[in-house]
Amino acid sequence: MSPVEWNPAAESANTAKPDLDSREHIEEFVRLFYARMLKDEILAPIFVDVARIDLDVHLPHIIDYWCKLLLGEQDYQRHTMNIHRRLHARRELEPGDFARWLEFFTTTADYHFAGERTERAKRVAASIAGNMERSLL
Ligand code: HEM
Repeated sequence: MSPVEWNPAAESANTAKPDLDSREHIEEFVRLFYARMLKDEILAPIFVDVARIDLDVHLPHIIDYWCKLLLGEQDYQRHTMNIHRRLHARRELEPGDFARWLEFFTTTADYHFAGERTERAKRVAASIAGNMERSLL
């Protein structure tokens, strides 16, 4: 089949993408997002060598953070900006790092999820990344 022909299977697969509308879907998204970032030659060392994150501790924080922003849950009560300020003092974060972080966030979201909350997640991520970059750099 040529790529320009209508492909009902692909179309229905597309509409079957879940939205980021539950903790379960947000958890899946965060795992996919981190799997992508931790394979990246620029971003992975920031998490692994500089911050030395323990995924079993870090990922639940990230999941709680996005459940707060997208679902209004209140489990996340930490100061994200101070955490990145301390990180920036150890390994200067650059404009290219923010662009890369946001690209992985957006492409992971678009590839696996769709809907109103997914759109909101991308808008919120872009806005916070922009604020963080302006405030740190
Ligand atoms: C250049 C882009 C970014 C890089 C390289 C980066 C990297 C990191 C690293 C290494 C940590 C772990 C720090 C530590 O535990 O000491 C962290 C934590 C975190 N980041 Fe980022 N980050 C970036 C942008 C963002 C943005 C834009 C957001 C939000 C939209 C975000 C949300 C978070 C959250 C919620 C935590 C968890 C903090 C906690 O432990 O409670 N990050 N980030």
